[in-house]
Amino acid sequence: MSRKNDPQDKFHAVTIICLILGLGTLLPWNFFITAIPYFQQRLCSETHKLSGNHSENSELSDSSNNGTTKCRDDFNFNNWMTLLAQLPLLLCTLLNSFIYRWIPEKVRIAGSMLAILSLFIFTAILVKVEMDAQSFFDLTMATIWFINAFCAILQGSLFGLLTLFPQHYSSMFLSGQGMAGTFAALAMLLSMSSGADPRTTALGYFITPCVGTFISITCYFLLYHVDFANYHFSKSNTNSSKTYELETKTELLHQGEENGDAGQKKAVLLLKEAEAGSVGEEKQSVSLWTVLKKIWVMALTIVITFGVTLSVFPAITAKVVSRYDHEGWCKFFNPVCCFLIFNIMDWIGRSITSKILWPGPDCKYLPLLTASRFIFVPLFMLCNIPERTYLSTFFLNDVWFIIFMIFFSLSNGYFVSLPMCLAPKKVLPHESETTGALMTFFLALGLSVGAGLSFGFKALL
Ligand SMILES: Nc1nc2c(ncn2[C@@H]2O[C@H](CO)[C@@H](O)[C@H]2O)c(=O)[nH]1
Repeated sequence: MSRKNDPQDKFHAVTIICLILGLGTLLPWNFFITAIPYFQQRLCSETHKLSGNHSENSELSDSSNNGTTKCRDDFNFNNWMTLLAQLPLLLCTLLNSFIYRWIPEKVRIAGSMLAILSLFIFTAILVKVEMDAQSFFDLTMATIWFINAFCAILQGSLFGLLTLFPQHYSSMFLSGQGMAGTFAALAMLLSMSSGADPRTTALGYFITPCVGTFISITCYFLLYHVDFANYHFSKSNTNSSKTYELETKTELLHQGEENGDAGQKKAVLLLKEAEAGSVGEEKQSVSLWTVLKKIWVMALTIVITFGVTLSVFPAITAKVVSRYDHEGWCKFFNPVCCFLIFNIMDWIGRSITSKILWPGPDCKYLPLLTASRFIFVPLFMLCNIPERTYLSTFFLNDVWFIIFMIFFSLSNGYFVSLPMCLAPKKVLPHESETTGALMTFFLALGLSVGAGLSFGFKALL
């Protein structure tokens, strides 16, 4: 709650920094998934070269074969990439919840960003290095593993840091995460339409996230020079003092006033709980179990949402091709209809939560509501995927894929952001940092569950 004498967020500097930091955390994942055609073509052409059958075909997309590779996907690239990106995210999010006590936040955040920058530079250099397909696959997978591991530490640490600011700033961070994919898709489209040779195009594409990560590092250090941010950091350092207690209690009462009768009852209960918890303690201890009991509906919602999304995106959706033979449309079909649409609608979905938070924090049916998104799994599996064994194509027309993608991504963005915004509303102020950490863990769990499921759905195709 802001008071008259609190410093203001001048020129929305902290808002913009949160947006850019959010963008920075998801650049690795988005730049790698959007470049799936480049990796697949490269694995394909390196295999051809080894068998003496090389043709200099386009690597960011191959228009001569309807935008997809004619080589069989022996490496199962999409699925491995999804899994090896999300598994370290889960493991390192867990790791971060232990190491945050011993490694200072500045070291974790700046260190991870520098490591991400170095790995992006390495990926850009790799574009120009010739090697056999197996070595290229191994090196790419190792890069994906490490870049996402650092990304997890970065994300966990930033979510923790943002809980010290009002909720609006967490929404901005989530919006920034949503923007990262759009940024990657636009970078891909720009480099593809530059007309340069395929290797130079890929190089230009991978240099973009290097610049993006560099800007994020600069923004992070700038945060410590903004009065508004420093005020909130210092407030958290004195949160065991009387000032904090008073402020907390006043805030609870205001919550009660704003929410009417039921809100007041809740505020009184919360007040009692806060008082009981603070007696004789320097810093209030927080029980994971107590917090989990309060936020389990939100946690389950985020696991289901990401579980469904990652089970088909991008492993299956990146395989859908246009039914038409028009060269230009085929080349741009997947980057536009899969990645650009997903990311724009995902971002819109996330941003809606800054205006509407429906259904509210007390709705128990939120997990069921988001589980209904499972319908998108068979719908995408029945779209125009040339490489399939068991199923046949039912939704041949490109329009079907576009319609499914719009609703799939809009609902993903909304049901990701909604529980992340509602969870802190269900706990006491001193429990919000633990809530942030727990929700980040469940977010990563959902992503890993989805990545695991994608192998099953791919096998069913
Ligand atoms: N918050 C968050 N979302 C992610 C991460 N990796 C993938 N996603 C989301 O997964 C979906 C598919 O890319 C998008 O909504 C992404 O924002 C991550 O590390 N953190």
